[in-house]
Amino acid sequence: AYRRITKISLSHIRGPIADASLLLGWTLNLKAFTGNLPELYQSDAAAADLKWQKTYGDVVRIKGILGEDRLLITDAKALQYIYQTSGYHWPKMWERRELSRLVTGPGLTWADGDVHKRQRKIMLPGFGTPESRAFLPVFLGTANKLAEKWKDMISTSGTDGSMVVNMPYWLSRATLDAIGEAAFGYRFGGLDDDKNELANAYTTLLSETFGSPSLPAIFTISTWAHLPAWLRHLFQQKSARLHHARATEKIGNSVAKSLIDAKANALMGGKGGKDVMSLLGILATPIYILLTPDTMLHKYRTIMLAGHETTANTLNWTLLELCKQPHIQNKLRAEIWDAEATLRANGRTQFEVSDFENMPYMTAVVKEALRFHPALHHAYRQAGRDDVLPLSTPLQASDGTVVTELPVPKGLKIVASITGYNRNKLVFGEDADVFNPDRWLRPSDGKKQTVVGVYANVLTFAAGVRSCIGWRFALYELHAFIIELISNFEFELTPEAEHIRRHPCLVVAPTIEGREKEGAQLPLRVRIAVKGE
Ligand code: HEM
Repeated sequence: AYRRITKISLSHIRGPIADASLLLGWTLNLKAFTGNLPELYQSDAAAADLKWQKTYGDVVRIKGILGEDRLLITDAKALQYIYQTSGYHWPKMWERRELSRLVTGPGLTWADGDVHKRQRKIMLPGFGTPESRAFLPVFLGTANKLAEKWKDMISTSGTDGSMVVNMPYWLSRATLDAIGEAAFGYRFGGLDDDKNELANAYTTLLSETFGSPSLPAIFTISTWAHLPAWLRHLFQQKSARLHHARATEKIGNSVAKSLIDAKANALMGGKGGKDVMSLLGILATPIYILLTPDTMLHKYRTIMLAGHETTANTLNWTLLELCKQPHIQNKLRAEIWDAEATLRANGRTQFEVSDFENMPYMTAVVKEALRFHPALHHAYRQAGRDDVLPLSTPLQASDGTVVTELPVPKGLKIVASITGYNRNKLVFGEDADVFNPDRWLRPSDGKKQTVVGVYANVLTFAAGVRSCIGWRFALYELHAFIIELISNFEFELTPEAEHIRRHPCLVVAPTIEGREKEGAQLPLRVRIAVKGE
């Protein structure tokens, strides 16, 4: 109570009103204890963010647990300060780290401070530009395998040269195979075997564990930082909602363990591969001896999950947008076919990263998909000290004053809205709410911008010391899949695809309205594209 009364106040910052009545008739109103969090977590991904941003501006005060103030931030300068300037002074929110620990173990996405610095330093050399470029053939190969699979399916059970395909099922398996080969030199076999245990476990992991949290779940997750560790672990072991996460942890650990053993043996025998883990050589150096076996397991599980669900969902949303606007799809296909013809004319068979320079429309589509549909819509941080946030746009406070920079108290929890920033009109223009790849082809207006994100100034891969280490990887993988899929197929909306929900479940997955329990669903009609010579 003393801390609450004496800390820097945010009461003048405007925001939505939360239901504050403690009782509903004779029953306790849980909503009053969870403030605006239900709307934030239960609506379509970022729907609340965009609504509040429109009404209150780029810094919005929302209510968290038991009336505590939090901020939802989409302001470029404030985000740049939090992500880049402050380094480790804005650590991840503890309760969200605990959630990522549940699905990947205490790996890089969980770690903070010095532990994070150490872990990241070990991993980074495997994810540089030359290393990532070298994996393009792996990504093209996996995408081609998926294309061949779909062609077989269409020829055996399609009608009229087409069939309806559930995108998330296949894209998740294909990106899992791609990350397996590139990061570990191992074929998971997700595309070959529909009974693949790991691929099947991942299929509904995120939607079952994180999708549509109930009010008691929101309350528990937001307060478990205050529980003693034994009670928290007991809850996590017993919770029915976490059953799938526990089962996947077992499968993930056993797959990761066999990969590590095989890799360590190969490296010790002088047979390193070209995958990230071989490049890092951790398993053949004294560092490995210093790391506990568990630390290696968590590194593997982090890459396995972070490296495939994100890319798969970005592809899901890209294909949906290309179906909604067929003229974009056709223009993209024409560019790809032209580039393929040039490749053949030069006596080559496979694209290299340098060829992408001659495919500006494809790069524009990738940038726009990353901007419009970030695979993660929120990031959660907490002020490690009393601080002052700089602002790009002055804020109109509720007492009529104008705020040009914002003092905030230590411990303040913030939601960095990745979607909100990516739709910020000051950064991306008045048409920021429209999916339009052409924006990336317009000449620059010469205005100096506050640069926040690591790529194209979108926040999709986060920024600063905690930015995505796999962003170059993801970029080349996205290009590879788009080339193979758009070159070989035409994609069309199905009646069910008209009712797709942006389902928040750690990542943003497509689900069909009212059928969220079935997990990620995006049925699109896939037709073999016929090239006119
Ligand atoms: C389109 C694809 C991807 C998107 C949108 C994406 C997005 C992100 C974001 C937003 C973060 C920061 C999360 C936070 O602050 O809580 C992150 C972190 C991370 N990503 Fe990615 N990612 C993608 C692909 C990948 C790939 C392919 C890999 C690995 C091969 C990867 C590995 C990681 C790791 C290990 C971290 C933790 C970094 C750290 O905390 O230092 N990601 N990613």
